[in-house]
Amino acid sequence: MTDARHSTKKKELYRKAATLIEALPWLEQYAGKIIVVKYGGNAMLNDELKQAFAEDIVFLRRCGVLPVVVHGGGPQISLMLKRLGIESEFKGGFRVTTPEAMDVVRMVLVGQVGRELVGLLNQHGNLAVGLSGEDAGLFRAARRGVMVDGEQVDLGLVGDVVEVHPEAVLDLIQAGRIPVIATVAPDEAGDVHNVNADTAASALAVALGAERLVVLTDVEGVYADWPNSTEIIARMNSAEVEALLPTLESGMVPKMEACLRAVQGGVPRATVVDGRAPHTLLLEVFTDDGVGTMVTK
Ligand SMILES: Nc1ncnc2c1ncn2[C@@H]1O[C@H](COP(=O)(O)OP(=O)(O)O)[C@@H](O)[C@H]1O
Ligand SMILES: CC(=O)N[C@@H](CCC(=O)OP(=O)(O)O)C(=O)O
Repeated sequence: MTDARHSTKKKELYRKAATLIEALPWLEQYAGKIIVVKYGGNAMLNDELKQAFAEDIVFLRRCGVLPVVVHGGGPQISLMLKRLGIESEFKGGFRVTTPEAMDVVRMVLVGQVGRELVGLLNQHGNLAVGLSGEDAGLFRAARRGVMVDGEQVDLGLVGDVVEVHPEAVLDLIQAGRIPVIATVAPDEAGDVHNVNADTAASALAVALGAERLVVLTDVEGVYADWPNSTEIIARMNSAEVEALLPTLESGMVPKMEACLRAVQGGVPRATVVDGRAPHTLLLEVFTDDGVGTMVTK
């Protein structure tokens, strides 16, 4: 090997070691702590990304962190509704959900997306167990509407989370497992509702006393002036989120509402990061320079 190549190789090895060492304080901080990771359907773009996500989650667990996965599946639901010829529309970032659409939402989230993620995670040591908001009474939903242009809009069978009974999730965590949660949930009468996955992840993070909520999506973070500019807001406090909320559109509405509720409920940090690049989750958790938008109280 020439001297120049030897020196380049040495530098590369040093860089790798430096990255590992940079993780040390974060490993110490998060060992034994719960991190709720919301995996959005828009960040499940291809097999490579889904595989990298599974590796990151199992890596966290093997490092002694306690990850809990709450998954979405909006695009996957839309595709199935289209295939079945069922119309669906979004209002204020939420899917208007008829009883017919609700059957499809439940089938896709629980039976398709959840199963696929559990399968991918279990290629690395059989730690993952899937649940939905219906299992062991995890979530109780209550029908919600949404304000659009100052008017209250009915969304059909769309729920907000009004109660969380996290015992089954805690049992799994205690047993060393990785809970993977689909966000459909019954109301008091037992009628199953469609709960936005950001909303559910936030409620669960609060109930579990999580150290962090990390939301993986298909943008780099919250854009200050979306869609006119791609300048990300790196940090926000809850007052700033409250002020921004009425100006937000589409999927960012439930996402920022979820981050706000999480920090108001005692979760120290809620972060929105770009899930379109592999291993963003590990970089976010284990390096000094966070990525995306971080919300604190
Ligand atoms: N201010 C904003 N900053 C970033 N994205 C925004 C903003 N306002 C609206 N959006 C939209 O929100 C989307 C993310 O929400 P969503 O599509 O529900 O993703 P996910 O499936 O990950 O939950 C972005 O792709 C973008 O189109
Ligand atoms: C009420 C509502 O809108 N529910 C969402 C549930 C899935 C979800 O939240 O998926 P993402 O995280 O991929 O957006 C829906 O039907 O699309």
